Amino acid sequence: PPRSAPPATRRAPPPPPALGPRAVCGACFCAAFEAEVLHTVVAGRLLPPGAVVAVGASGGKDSTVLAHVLQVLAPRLGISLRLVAVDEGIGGYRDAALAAVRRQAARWELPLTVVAYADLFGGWTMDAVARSTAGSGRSRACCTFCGVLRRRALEEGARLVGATHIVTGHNADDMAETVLMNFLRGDAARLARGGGLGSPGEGGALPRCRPLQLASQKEVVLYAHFRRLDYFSEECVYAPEAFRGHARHLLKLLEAARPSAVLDLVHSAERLALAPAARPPAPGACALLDGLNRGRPRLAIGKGRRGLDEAGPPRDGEPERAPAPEAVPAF
Ligand SMILES: Nc1ncnc2c1ncn2[C@@H]1O[C@H](COP(=O)(O)OP(=O)(O)OP(=O)(O)O)[C@@H](O)[C@H]1O
Repeated sequence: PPRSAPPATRRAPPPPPALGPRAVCGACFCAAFEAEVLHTVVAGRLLPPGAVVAVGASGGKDSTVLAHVLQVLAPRLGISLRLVAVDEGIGGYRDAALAAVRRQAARWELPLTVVAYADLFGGWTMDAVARSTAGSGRSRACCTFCGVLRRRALEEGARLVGATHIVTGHNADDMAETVLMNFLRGDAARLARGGGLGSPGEGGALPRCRPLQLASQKEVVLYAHFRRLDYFSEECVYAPEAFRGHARHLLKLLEAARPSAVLDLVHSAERLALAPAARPPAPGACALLDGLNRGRPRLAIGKGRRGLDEAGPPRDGEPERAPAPEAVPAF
């Protein structure tokens, strides 16, 4: 005879509810968040006392939170802050974001400097780059160009204001997406450079760090919410084209299966190290601008494509050349 189901009391008990984070009020959450950032900065020796720190201010939530937290911590760290915003020349996006940065600077009484691609890069704006890389409309390559040029622009802006260090608002989710993207593209150069909380300033560049790199996106949003921070929350008009969107989607799936996936990826990148000789150079701003000025913008990006150097792109029949070594500090 079929065996009857065991009585309910004999069934294996359901697994205990996962031990979630301790519930805390908004004030305690913010205090804990600030303490964690302080710990990241002090333990990592990211910003020494006396540092003049240029905060890359995009108007978005991460850099808004970063600037605010660093302002709270500045007396304890013994640092002073300058906001540096880059105007990439993206119609319908950057002007509104810059307006948010201006409001922040006024509210927090922090000096703000705005540097523009058009002034730094011979008239090139991101909209012009997008037209050039795609022929018409928007292009997937846009974000690659923008990332390299922005890094250069931030360096220029930071030097302009006499900064000794640069900080950006990248959070743990941003970093995990970047690690995934670099793996998926087999981009050993960026994988090798991407780990750690920042770079000490190779090749004469200013030291850079990401004090929010161990904070999740959710924590950043919560902090902004509890501190009632005013930030610009729209996505860049070129973002829907970017490969990053796929990495973000994949990361969400991974996180659903393994909640620690984001921080695991961040820590994986920290532990990754390639021998210096195995590091292919990443394209720098000069190589990208050279490609744009020659009307061959895609040459300087991408693995396996023909690189640019002083002698110009390879001609038919010539062997493939690696991209030119960076003429600017490592990005
Ligand atoms: N236009 C800009 N000017 C100055 N710094 C910038 C600019 N865009 C980005 N950054 C810096 O790089 C970090 C990461 O860039 P990302 O593209 O994720 O910025 P975002 O999404 O526009 O804004 P945020 O990251 O501040 O929420 C920012 O947190 C900021 O510190």
